[in-house]
Amino acid sequence: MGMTMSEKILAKASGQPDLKAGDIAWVKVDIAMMHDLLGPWLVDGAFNRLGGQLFDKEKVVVVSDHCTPPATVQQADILKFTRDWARKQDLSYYYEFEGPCHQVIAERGHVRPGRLILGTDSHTCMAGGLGAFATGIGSTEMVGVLLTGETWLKVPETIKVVWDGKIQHGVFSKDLVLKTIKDLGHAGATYQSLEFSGSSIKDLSIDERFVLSNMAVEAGAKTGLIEPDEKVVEFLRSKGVTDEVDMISSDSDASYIRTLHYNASELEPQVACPHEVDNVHPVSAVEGKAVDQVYLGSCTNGRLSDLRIAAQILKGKKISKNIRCLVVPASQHIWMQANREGILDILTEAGCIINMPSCGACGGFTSGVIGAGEVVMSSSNRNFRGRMGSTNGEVYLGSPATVAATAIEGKIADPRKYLLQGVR
Ligand SMILES: CC(C)[C@H](C(=O)O)[C@@H](O)C(=O)O
Ligand code: SF4
Repeated sequence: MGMTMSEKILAKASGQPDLKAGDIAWVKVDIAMMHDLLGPWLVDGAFNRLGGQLFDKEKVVVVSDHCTPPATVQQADILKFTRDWARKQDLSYYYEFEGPCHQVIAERGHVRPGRLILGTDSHTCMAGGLGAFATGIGSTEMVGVLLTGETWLKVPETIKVVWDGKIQHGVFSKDLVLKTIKDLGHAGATYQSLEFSGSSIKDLSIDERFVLSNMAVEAGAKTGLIEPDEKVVEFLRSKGVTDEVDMISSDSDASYIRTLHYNASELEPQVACPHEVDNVHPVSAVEGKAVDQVYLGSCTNGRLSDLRIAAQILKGKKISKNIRCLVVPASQHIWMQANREGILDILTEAGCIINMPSCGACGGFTSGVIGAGEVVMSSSNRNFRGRMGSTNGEVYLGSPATVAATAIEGKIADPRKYLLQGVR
C-alpha cells in the first residue's frame, strides 16, 4: 500500500519506514517554533526544573509577533522575557518585530519540504504549503521537545481535497479554502491531515498556497499539505536555501479517508460570517452589510500578492468615510517590497492606515481592536466571538480583494466589479 505525504514525513522523522495512519510515531523534530505569547515565559519554569538544556539551539526558533509593539505592560513584560530568554539560551534564530511567526519562518528558510515542524501556535500548519508536516502543540508539550528534540504523534489519516478547473475572475485561494471549510465543518477534519491537490492548486502562487495550508486548522485538521513543485524550489532559492530539496509526494495508491472534488470554475467569492469559520456564504448573500473596519493583513492574507490586489482595486479611489481600513503587511520584507512598488503610497492615498507587521489587530492583541457593536471585514483566518476585541463585535472573513472592495463601499462588496479583467 502506498503512503500519503504525512505518513512519509512521519516515517522519516521516526525512522520507521512502514508507518501508517493510526500508528503512534516517536518522532525527531526538525524545527521547534515558539512565539512570544505562548513561548519562553510559559515554558521556562518546567524547562529549568527538567535540566534547562536545549536539544539543539539551531533548531529552536523564537519569533516575537503577538505582543509587538506592546499595548500593555504585561505584553511589554512578555516581550522582554522572550528577548532575554533568547539571549540567555544563545539561540541562533530569534526574530522580533518582523511579522507573524509563520510568515517569518517561511521567509527565513526554516520551512522546507519533508520537515517536521512543531510550533506553539495553531496556524503552524501554514508550513504545509511548502510540503512540511507542521502542526501546533501546547507549551507544556513544547517543554519536552525543547529538552529532547523528540515527541510522539499519532499518524493522521488524510483527506484529499482536489480542486480542478480554472479559478474565475475575482476568486482567490481564500475563497477555495472557505468553501472547503464550509463543507468539512469546523471540526470535520479533527486530527486528520488535508492534502490539497488538482490543477487549480498547481496554478496557485506560493503566496496563495499558504492561505490553504494556514486555514487547514479551521476545519480541525492537524496540518494541510501541498506537494512541492518547481515553484517551491524557486521560493526556497529566493530565500537563500541552497540544499537539495526533498520533492516529497504521496504515492498514487496511497489511502485516503475521504476525497472532496471541486470544480474551481464554478466558485464565486465566498465570505465566512460570524462567529464560525464554516459559516460560509457566497458574497452575493451578504453584499451590502455595513462595516466599521476593514483589515487587510495577517499570516493568512497579508502577503505581497494580497497587497498588490488591494492596491489595484484602491488605486485612485478613496475608502468609505464611514470606516477605518488597517493594512498590515505580513513581514518587514513584504513591507519593504510593497513600499518599493509604490503600493503603500497607493493604499495610504486611498485612506488606509499601514501598521507594522505583527499579529496585533488580527487577534485583538494590539493596535486595531474593535468595540461593542462594531463589524469588521477581515482577510485573516478566524472570526470567533471576541476575536478582534469586543465579544459584541462581528468579524467577517474574505479574500483581500473582497476586503479592498468592501473598503471602498463601507459595506461588504463583490470584488469582481472593481478588479481589472485578466488579473483574477
Ligand atoms: C495566540 C495563539 C494561541 C493563536 C493561535 O494559536 O492560533 C493565535 O495566533 C491565533 O491566530 O488565534
Ligand atoms: S492568525 Fe493572526 S494572531 Fe495568529 S499567528 Fe497569524 S497573524 Fe498572528
